Amino acid sequence: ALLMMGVVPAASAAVKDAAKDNPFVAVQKTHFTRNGNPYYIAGANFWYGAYLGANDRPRLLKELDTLKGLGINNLRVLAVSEQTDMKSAVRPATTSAPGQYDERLLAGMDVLLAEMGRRDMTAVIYLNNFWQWSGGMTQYLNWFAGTPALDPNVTKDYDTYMRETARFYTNDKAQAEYRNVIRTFIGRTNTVTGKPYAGDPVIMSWQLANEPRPGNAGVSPQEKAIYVKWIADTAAYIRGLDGNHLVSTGSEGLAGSAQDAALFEQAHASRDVDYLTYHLWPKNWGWIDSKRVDATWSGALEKSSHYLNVHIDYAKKLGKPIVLEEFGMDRDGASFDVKASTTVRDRFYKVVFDVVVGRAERGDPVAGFNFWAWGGTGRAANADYWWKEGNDLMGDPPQEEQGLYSVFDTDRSTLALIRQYADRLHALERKRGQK
Ligand SMILES: O=C1NC[C@H](CO)[C@@H](O)[C@@H]1O
Repeated sequence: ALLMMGVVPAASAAVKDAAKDNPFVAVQKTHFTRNGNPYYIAGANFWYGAYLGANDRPRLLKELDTLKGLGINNLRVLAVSEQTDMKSAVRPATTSAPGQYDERLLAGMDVLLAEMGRRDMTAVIYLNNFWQWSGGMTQYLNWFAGTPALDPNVTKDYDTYMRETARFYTNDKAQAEYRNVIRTFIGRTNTVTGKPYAGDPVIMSWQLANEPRPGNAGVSPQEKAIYVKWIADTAAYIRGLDGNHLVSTGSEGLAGSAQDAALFEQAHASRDVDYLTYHLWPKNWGWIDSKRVDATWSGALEKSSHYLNVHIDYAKKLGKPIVLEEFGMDRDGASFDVKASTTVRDRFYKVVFDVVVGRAERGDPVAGFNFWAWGGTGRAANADYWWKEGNDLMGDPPQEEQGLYSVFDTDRSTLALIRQYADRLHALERKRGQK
């Protein structure tokens, strides 16, 4: 079918590197390898890791040790943020203006990577953001197209936001600055370890952006083609800078592809996109009502199970691994309070883990998970649970209530589930490694 669509799933360029002595995560058919052995991702989202590296090293070490203790071996982190007027964006930002990068915040990533290396962890680093909470593509357009950076949390108009943000892909000046950032970041030498980023096996994958979308639900065939081309061109550009590391898109799957399976497959068929990614958000997508769980759970379960499985089938068709690199559920009763129970979240995490780990154990191309997101010792500072500059950073970026999806160090039942399934993936790694 893919061939008829003119989509020829080329083997990943990194597949050659699955040799015994290759310390970098590589792709061998539909699985990851590292040092020539099978490698699975038991991961967390930790978008603010470099911020802690720059501003709160003692907390960073504590969070990394707790995560290591849970069996977490991979962290998905934000590379850089862009200074913006949008209210619900993190401050301070790495990039204050085009070409002006804050060396102190960049050095935060050096500390994060050095400390992750000490704990045998690998990093997925996203180089941009489709959403407003780190400035992202919208801020690039404010710089280069002069369009106002409108925070969808303020306008409440996500449709317009998504349609306008996708203009990033065809704005040549924005693309030039984006490539400046890519080149600067990938070309960096770690000031802690002395290692060039492009030669550091702690990094697993360069990711084009967090949740890049082709536009809104009404996206045209032309805009879809622009999106596919942007992915292929940017992935090729990154490959040209760095032949050691994997490249990924940061896609949510169908939800981030206008529900168009052909688009999702075309976007991931590029030879320079080494594996597929997808995200699962029942609450964000209106599949569950946290205040009416009894009435909405079975529908959410059915849709989630289908979403979890169908994307693994797309990966099978493309012959590439896939990682479920985001999933989450709020606390009981839609509470943001760290003291609120997490019965529904735990039930949802178990559903996700049973599919992802179960299908990995059956040899399917799912390479692991990253839950969204690690809150650790972070705590909300304000009665309204909104973030203000100087407050603790946690799993929920500033555009969401602080406590919405974060998994905190005191969420014992959730931590036990994460530990249990991380252990199962590591056991699978050892078992496959012995063949
Ligand atoms: O990448 C993302 N996906 C979903 C998260 C929770 O809503 C959100 O915070 C983030 O922008």
